[in-house]
Amino acid sequence: MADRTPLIVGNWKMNQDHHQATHLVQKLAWTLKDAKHDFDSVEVAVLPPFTDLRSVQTLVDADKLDIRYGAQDVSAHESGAYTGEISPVMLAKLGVTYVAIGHSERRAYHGEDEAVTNAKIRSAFGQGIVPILCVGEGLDVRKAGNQVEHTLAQVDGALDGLGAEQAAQIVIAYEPVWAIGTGEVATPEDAQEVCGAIRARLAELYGAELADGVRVLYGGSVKSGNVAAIMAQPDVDGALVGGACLDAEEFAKIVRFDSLSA
Ligand SMILES: O=C[C@H](O)COP(=O)(O)O
Repeated sequence: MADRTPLIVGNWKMNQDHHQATHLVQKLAWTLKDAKHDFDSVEVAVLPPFTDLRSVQTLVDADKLDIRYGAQDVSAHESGAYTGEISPVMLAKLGVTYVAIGHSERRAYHGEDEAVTNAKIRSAFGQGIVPILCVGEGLDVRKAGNQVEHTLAQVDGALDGLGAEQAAQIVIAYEPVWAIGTGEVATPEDAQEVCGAIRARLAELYGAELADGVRVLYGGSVKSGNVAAIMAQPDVDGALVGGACLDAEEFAKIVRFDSLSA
């Protein structure tokens, strides 16, 4: 098995203004420093709102923090008459490492489908930004037992036509919609079932070696109390954390899942 560095990502969603952003990142950095966190063994990233990115960049650069940061969305276009959108070129200038694409809240409130996620993934890669593709089923699909087919169709559509060089770098986050912000967490076995299926599909599309190196995350009500059991699954390489990442101490505990019991 490839040596996949675990990745814990905090998606702030529409929370924290740029002053609060600086405090939250500072507190996270201090808490992890106090705990002597080894950033090479577990990578840490935050996804603040667009309006916070410059402040976060300034802090990370000035204090030479090992924390990475990214955006929650990106335009499929580089520039032009797209009112309200944010270009991947602008994000690259802000030093972002990652961008979430196709989060279930973008799919639900902005009608994003596979054509859109595919275009946005290409847009991000075009500027050297690593997409975190978010996929996952709603409750109806889960109740019907079609979670794997549904999620793999989202993966297929998003990756359509993507070359191996780019596929090798992508991060995929499996987030069952029924577990997001609900307190309803998928069991570790639920997470493994779909994360394993995603890796198997990547192997079909790009070969086993490439698939073995891609990080597949789980998201949906991850907390310090459940992260260790989820991370113990063989195909889960990290977590995309919503609510719990707004508390620096709780998020730092999640980052340090190795020190918690499963
Ligand atoms: O992007 C994060 C996910 O939507 C999970 O959010 P949550 O941890 O609040 O359930």
